[in-house]
Amino acid sequence: MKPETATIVDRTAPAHLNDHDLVPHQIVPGVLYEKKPAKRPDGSVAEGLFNVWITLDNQKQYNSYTTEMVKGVIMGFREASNARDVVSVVFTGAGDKAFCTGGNTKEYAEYYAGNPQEYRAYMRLFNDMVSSILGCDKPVICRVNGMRIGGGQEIGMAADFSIAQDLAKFGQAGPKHGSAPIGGATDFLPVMIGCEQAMVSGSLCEPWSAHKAARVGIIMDVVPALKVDGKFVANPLVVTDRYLDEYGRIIHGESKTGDELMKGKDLLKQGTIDLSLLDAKVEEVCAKILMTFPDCFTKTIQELRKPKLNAWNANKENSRDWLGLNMMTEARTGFRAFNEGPKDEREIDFVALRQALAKGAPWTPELIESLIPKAKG
Ligand SMILES: CC(C)(COP(=O)(O)OP(=O)(O)OC[C@H]1O[C@@H](n2cnc3c(N)ncnc32)[C@H](O)[C@@H]1OP(=O)(O)O)[C@@H](O)C(=O)NCCC(=O)NCCSC(=O)C1=CCCCC1=O
Repeated sequence: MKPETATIVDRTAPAHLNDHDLVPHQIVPGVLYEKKPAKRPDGSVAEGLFNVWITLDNQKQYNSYTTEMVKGVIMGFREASNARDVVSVVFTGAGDKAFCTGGNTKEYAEYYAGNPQEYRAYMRLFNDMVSSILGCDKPVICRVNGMRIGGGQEIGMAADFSIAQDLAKFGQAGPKHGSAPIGGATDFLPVMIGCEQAMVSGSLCEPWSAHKAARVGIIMDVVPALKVDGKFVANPLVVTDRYLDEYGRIIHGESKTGDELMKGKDLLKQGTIDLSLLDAKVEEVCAKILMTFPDCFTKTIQELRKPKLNAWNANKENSRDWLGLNMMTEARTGFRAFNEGPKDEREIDFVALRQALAKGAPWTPELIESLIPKAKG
């Protein structure tokens, strides 16, 4: 700070600062809260200013969030939102496999399945988590360190900016596992990418590459993460060197096929993952934010959040109720199937379910058991 500014600050700043926090200064296991020095675009440290990193840390379960972790995320965003010395919030996951794959399917299957009133109470917390991101008084940058699936995609899309390493995948899982992606995806996707592509991404559960997510507008940027022989290479599983196929259809970011895909998989095996370019890009955006007027920046993002926020606020209470009741039927079946089924068979027999319902069969425990894949032998 310049000496004359420091003198003015000494004279005018209150001697005692009120604490506006409602929460204890503690984040739960599974959610890390870390203050890192804010840096100017030239890399020099801006004394006394910080960026907060909120990290989902449940790597064994792909950083899926348990009920306790949801509480931790809410508290983390609240704390960062209130902190006077915090410029930006970086929301990320531990490791390089997943940012987050949504709600914890083990907890869903073993605690919430068949327990709608409990899941409804959980959904109050989940809704508050999404709202805490959309209402954060600091800009939120999602550092997409790996796949962003299901509720992970929803809390990621609630952030203001997303930057991904290019091996990350993006998409929904609900309609395959017994849920509807109404924890934000059905609200955010249409305003972010238009109704048609929102329909594709939200309902068909086919993950998109990071390159495709950047192309359609779900994320702001993408950086390579795979290093082969000491050099960064683009995700070798998707097309990144051509925009159109011979018929003029866009193929950039689409999955390779055949021999090309096999070669890509071989290359992937040879390499190691290095997230240094991701971190550099995240720092670059944080530094750009640092070099703005704080209130004007905040007002700008608050206005730009409104299309997402308005859709979210219009639907979140109904969504919560529907998801609670759905824990009696499809979620009860689908999440148990994912949790209990053999590794290679974690989805129910969708045709058998549709056939049973076409005959008017009720949702009995026997029906549910019969639909869940069992280990053979
Ligand atoms: C497609 C996957 C994300 C990744 O598949 P793959 O790369 O094949 O890895 P896996 O072997 O499946 O996973 C590695 C281990 O992580 C465990 N895992 C992964 N995701 C979760 C999770 N969400 N909860 C708990 N554990 C998880 C997995 O079991 C493996 O461990 P193991 O010990 O078994 O080897 C695939 O993993 C996948 O589809 N995951 C589940 C995604 C999902 O259904 N998420 C919940 C969606 S619903 C949701 O999030 C909601 C949010 C709020 C509103 C309501 C709602 O439904």
